[in-house]
Amino acid sequence: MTSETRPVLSARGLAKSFGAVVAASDVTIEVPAGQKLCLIGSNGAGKTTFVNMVTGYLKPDSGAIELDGEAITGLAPRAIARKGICRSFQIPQLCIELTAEENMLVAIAAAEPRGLSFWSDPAAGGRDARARELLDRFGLLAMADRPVSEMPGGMRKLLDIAMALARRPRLLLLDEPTSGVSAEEKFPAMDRVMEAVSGQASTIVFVEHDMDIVRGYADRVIAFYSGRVISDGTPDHVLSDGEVKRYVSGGAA
Ligand SMILES: Nc1ncnc2c1ncn2[C@@H]1O[C@H](COP(=O)(O)OP(=O)(O)OP(=O)(O)O)[C@@H](O)[C@H]1O
Repeated sequence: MTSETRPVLSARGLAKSFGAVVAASDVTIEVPAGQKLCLIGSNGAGKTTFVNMVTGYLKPDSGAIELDGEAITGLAPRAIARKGICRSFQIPQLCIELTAEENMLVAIAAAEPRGLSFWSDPAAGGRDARARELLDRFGLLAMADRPVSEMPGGMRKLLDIAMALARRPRLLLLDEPTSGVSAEEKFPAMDRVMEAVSGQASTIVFVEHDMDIVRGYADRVIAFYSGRVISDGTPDHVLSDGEVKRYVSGGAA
């Protein structure tokens, strides 16, 4: 397979159980470069388990994961991030006592080969300019000097995603980027995210519950139910699938 035809992400036959709970059963997903893939499924269907296995937060019981043809199965989260898969979280992982810019500086410094050192100034070496550029791309510059504890939930989500971009990832995984964001802010927030990542990490896998967002931003949708993939295709195809209506969208699609 050439580098042009090889998928960015290849996950084959992934399985994961927690005691009697099967969170992933023979999950096979390949993501080509440039795709915006959305994972849908009711609560407990296995979406986050998939994201956690790909990003190293969970080790699959069996199966194989490759990034650009290189095996990454079972590597630690930091090693996988270094190889080019970065993520945001359902609940943003931020230091709430620090300002937005300080959080961004820590993410940028941590992404460098030498990592973050206690003795070095995180703002040195042009990191401050890059931090402000990333904050600006997400419309967060006015918040740069505010502690995260004073930022509304939607802005924290955007900051968490901006921090995931600090490494210039090959593949970006976003776990529920619009959860906790008000109904009016969801579309503007997704517009910001898609615009900010375009040209940088154009291959995106995102988990989403809002079917309007799914329709508006995904090229392809995969529906999970009980740890299995039950439908895979275009948004129209998947959202009109009878099983998906029954188990995922409650007939709302
Ligand atoms: N660390 C864990 N320990 C025990 N059970 C877990 C763990 N993580 C996930 N599970 C279980 O695995 C199943 C799949 O969970 P997962 O979080 O992947 O679902 P999800 O589709 O992301 O759901 P949600 O939309 O609610 O986030 C659920 O039954 C969940 O309770």
